[in-house]
Amino acid sequence: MSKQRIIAIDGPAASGKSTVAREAAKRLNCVYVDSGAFYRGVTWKMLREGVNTKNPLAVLPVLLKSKWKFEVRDRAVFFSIDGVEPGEALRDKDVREAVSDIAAMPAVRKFVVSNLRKLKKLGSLAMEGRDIGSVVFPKTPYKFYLDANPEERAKRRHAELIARGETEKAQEVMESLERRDKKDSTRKAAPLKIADGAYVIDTSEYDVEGVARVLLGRISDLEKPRSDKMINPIWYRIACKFLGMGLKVCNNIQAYGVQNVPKSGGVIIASNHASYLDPPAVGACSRRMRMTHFMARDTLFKNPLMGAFLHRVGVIPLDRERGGDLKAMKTAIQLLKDGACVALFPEGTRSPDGNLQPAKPGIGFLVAKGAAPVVPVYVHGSYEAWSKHSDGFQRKPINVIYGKLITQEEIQALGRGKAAYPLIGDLIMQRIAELKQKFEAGEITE
Ligand SMILES: Nc1ncnc2c1ncn2[C@@H]1O[C@H](COP(=O)(O)OP(=O)(O)O)[C@@H](O)[C@H]1O
Ligand SMILES: Nc1ccn([C@H]2C[C@H](O)[C@@H](COP(=O)(O)OP(=O)(O)O)O2)c(=O)n1
Repeated sequence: MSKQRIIAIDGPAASGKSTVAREAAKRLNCVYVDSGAFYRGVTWKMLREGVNTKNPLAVLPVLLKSKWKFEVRDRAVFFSIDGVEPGEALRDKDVREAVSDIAAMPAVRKFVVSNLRKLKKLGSLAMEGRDIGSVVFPKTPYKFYLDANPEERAKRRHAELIARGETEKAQEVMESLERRDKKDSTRKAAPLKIADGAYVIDTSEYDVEGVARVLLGRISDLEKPRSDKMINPIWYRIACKFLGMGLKVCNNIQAYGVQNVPKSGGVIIASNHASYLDPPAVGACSRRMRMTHFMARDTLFKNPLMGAFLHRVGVIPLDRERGGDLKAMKTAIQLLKDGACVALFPEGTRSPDGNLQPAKPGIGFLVAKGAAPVVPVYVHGSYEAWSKHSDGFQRKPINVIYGKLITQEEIQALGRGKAAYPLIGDLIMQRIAELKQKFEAGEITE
């Protein structure tokens, strides 16, 4: 039997979730689950029973009394409630308008999430909704977030309604989508968001086949042997132990908040840079959580012994002369997509005076294309210990402070394409500056 896959597909209304989830189910032999249908099912039942769909106290008793039965037909899950299968009525206008209120009720969510999780016993699933990657199956590696611009989504939904014989105007459909998007993403209970580690696909750019190709390609990439095998774990462990011990003895190195580095999934560690000591300091401190690929200028690889060592510990050579080395960028992006951890120094080079420098433009590109969250890191004291201008190494204390994850959602909120790249770099440097300020004010103690 092939291994069980749980494919989690989230996104706003009419972004193409059902279409691509059905396609994935067909091609990968999974059971398709429309989790929105469950919330619609609850709504349909309440409307049938004449329950006020805005009042959780009225909804809950009726929901708990209802008997749900599930069955798989044509590789999709269907349900009946108290012996009646709602079928097409789930997509009626009254259900459509009331479902966001129902889906915002924590007790309803608890009921639906528990039923969705039970479907795991059916084998591989392609499940779509709003919180599948963030709440229902947060541990699955196959997380996707589909999006499309609001005009495109409204156009698609409008065409769908017209085909069903409804008469809503395009403008009404747009307004209804906007209303629901707002409710779904601002509600307290499991709001729509990009789950950490989710792969974002803008479906406005593709036709259905194109979206399916991107999604299946990503699944196949995830199943390739992990390229963080580029790191030799024995060498990596020895290097971290050795360098970590040296930094402890000479610089009394301390790490704060290292648990902010997620243990799995593609992630970027972005640190300030003032000294040659920064990579070993960050590498040795992060080791508790996971192995990390650093990027370093390719001239360091010229010495054959040094080159062999850097290759073994997974360092990516970077040609700094060619401002924005595309090959190194591509390697780092692939590593991130394969679920590895990549550390980089957004300022590009060591700070000349110990102060934070602006981020280089390539950083935003890498973060946007790698589609991974970022852990901002502030290394304090490395400038004093060994800077560009100091007379060699000094036994000064070094502290490495890991900040809270900058999520893909925050990054996406800065916009798309080239215009967003400098904003992404600025956001990262701003978070590092906040860590610096907090550390210097004595506010970081653990
Ligand atoms: N990539 C795409 N390009 C054009 N139309 C699409 C695409 N994906 C889906 N559609 C159409 O858009 C409508 C909404 O898609 P659907 O999969 O139901 O979205 P969701 O499940 O996210 O609400 C459907 O009519 C579908 O055929
Ligand atoms: N996992 C889910 C799935 C849907 N919902 C909410 C979001 C919507 O308001 C309703 C209906 O979702 P559905 O996916 O059927 O709606 P669309 O087909 O995208 O228009 O349920 C949710 O809160 N969590």
